[in-house]
Amino acid sequence: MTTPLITLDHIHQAYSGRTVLNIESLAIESGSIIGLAGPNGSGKSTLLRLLAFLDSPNQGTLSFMGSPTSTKPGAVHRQVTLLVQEPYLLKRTVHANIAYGLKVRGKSDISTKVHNALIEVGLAPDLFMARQWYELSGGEAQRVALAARLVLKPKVLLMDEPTASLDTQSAERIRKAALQARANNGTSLVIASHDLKWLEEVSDKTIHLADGYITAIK
Ligand SMILES: Nc1ncnc2c1ncn2[C@@H]1O[C@H](COP(=O)(O)OP(=O)(O)OP(=O)(O)O)[C@@H](O)[C@H]1O
Repeated sequence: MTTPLITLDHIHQAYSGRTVLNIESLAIESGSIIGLAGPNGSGKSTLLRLLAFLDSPNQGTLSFMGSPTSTKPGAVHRQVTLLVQEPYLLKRTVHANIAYGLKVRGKSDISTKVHNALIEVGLAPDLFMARQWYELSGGEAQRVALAARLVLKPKVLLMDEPTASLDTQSAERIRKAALQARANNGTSLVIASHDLKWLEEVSDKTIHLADGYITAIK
């Protein structure tokens, strides 16, 4: 049996003594697309922050590729990226935003990669490449932020409400981009969403959370 990409063992998160996440055991397989569903405050974002290494577990063990995340160097952290609900863009053009991570990593063919990443998220490169960050709608800005992450081909892409400000057609584009990232780069995805229909269409499995507990995996 292969080692799961991520395992959670007796994870307990609390804020000011109040339990917000309590997961006895969970394994996320490499190359899977996992949905996170649940009402407001059920712990979806808390779980994503743990998976993104932004928070450490108060109790329990979170393991990445077989060893506890507490022992992982920065290089491992960089394989995991989180797209938050209201992503931050650099106060520069769309091109500069998507090119940034590629430049930091010393990649070549940057313009071609930026062009392809825009197509992947359904934004016409000719129209959007040179736009400034303030010339974008909320949904467009979110897709630029997604393109900036997809272009880096992360091992794990975590997304918090990626379709919240998108119309049906754009949400469908995001679904295709997620599937394409897995097919082309082996990216594993964990996606939190209130749009259960969309979530079930994109995910292999959907984890249902309520008050910090897993109530169902379907
Ligand atoms: N920094 C914090 N300090 C105190 N409580 C927090 C903090 N962050 C989250 N919480 C609480 O933890 C619980 C879980 O929040 P979380 O953001 O994980 O829920 P969620 O399922 O993502 O909700 P939503 O669907 O509204 O985004 C909530 O009760 C929230 O109030």
